[in-house]
Amino acid sequence: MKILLTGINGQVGAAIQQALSRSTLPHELIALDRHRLDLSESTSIERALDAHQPDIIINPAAYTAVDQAESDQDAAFAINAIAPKQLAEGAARLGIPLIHFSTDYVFNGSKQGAWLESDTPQPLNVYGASKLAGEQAIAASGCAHVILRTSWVYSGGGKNFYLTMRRLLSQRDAVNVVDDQFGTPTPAGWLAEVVLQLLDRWQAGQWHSGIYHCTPTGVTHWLGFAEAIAAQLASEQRLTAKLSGIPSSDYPTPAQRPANSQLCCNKLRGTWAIALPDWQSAFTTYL
Ligand SMILES: NC(=O)C1=CN([C@@H]2O[C@H](COP(=O)(O)OP(=O)(O)OC[C@H]3O[C@@H](n4cnc5c(N)ncnc54)[C@H](OP(=O)(O)O)[C@@H]3O)[C@@H](O)[C@H]2O)C=CC1
Ligand SMILES: Cc1cn([C@H]2C[C@H](O)[C@@H](COP(=O)(O)OP(=O)(O)O[C@H]3O[C@@H](C)C(=O)[C@@H](O)[C@H]3O)O2)c(=O)[nH]c1=O
Repeated sequence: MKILLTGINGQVGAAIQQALSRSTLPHELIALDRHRLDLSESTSIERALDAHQPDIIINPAAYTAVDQAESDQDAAFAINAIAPKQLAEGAARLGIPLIHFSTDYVFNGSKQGAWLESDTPQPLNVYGASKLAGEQAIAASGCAHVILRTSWVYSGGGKNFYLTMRRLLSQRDAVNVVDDQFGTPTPAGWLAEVVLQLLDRWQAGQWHSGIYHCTPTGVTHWLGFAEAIAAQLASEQRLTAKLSGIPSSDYPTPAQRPANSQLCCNKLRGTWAIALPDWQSAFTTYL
């Protein structure tokens, strides 16, 4: 199986590459960073697909700077909407599947309880709107696809809330974090294991196209996630800061974020028999 993987220097791309290198799955990996495949360049995708003739595409590359996207709409849509459309149309042409990633930020956060795949998205920010446009283009392309909608991704590398908090909580006296935005932290390493299970099923001739919510179980707020990170730092005797909860109104950002973005992942569990860890045990397992 020849796998074309984008975004290999990102959190999820790097985790997938690492998981593949440890797996027994027979495969050839075409691992492409931005220099080998620039997704913002309109002709590069078709050229790459024709040159490599993959059997499956995995696309974790994305424009993920949520606040910056508010003033950089064209770039966000080029990478999160137009590039996935071209990848999906290429996949349809070659008759191969596409595994893609999307976000909890497609929802407006107003629901009481966890969001279902059948709920109507209504993004509050440009990043969410660009990711939703990507989802819709993939579905319209007619290619076999799995879109994993996930949330609050973290890992030991790259740019993420986990590493930002580790830095702030070990350098400052006080750190304030919002306690009125709820969701589920998701380790990139676990997402990579989910992808490996999908590859395994595809090789066994099983495939079920669609959108799947994909996070560990449970829900917390950003403060709750920061508390878990603070506890980890305390166990390393590196915690310097007092951590306090604040309302979002006290932490103004260019992009509005959903108040509740917990995703119900029963469809993923039921369709693919994929086990979901709870977010706290995933936090200790994957870091
Ligand atoms: N991070 C999160 O909290 C969440 C992420 N997601 C989704 O999961 C997926 C993976 O996210 P994550 O790994 O965290 O993202 P990262 O920001 O860690 O990585 C994104 C990758 O995309 C690459 N990229 C950006 N622009 C281009 C371009 N023009 N051409 C080629 N590559 C490009 C980046 O390259 P370079 O390294 O050169 O900048 C980087 O390697 C994305 O689809 C994201 O929307 C969903 C929910 C939460
Ligand atoms: C650094 C910091 C952030 N915050 C708040 C701001 C924001 O509401 C929340 C999260 O901040 P961040 O900007 O790190 O996270 P953000 O970029 O919003 O993370 C999102 O990224 C994209 C890619 C996704 O798809 C989402 O699932 C989600 O993970 O925490 C504080 O309250 N205090 C702080 O010191």
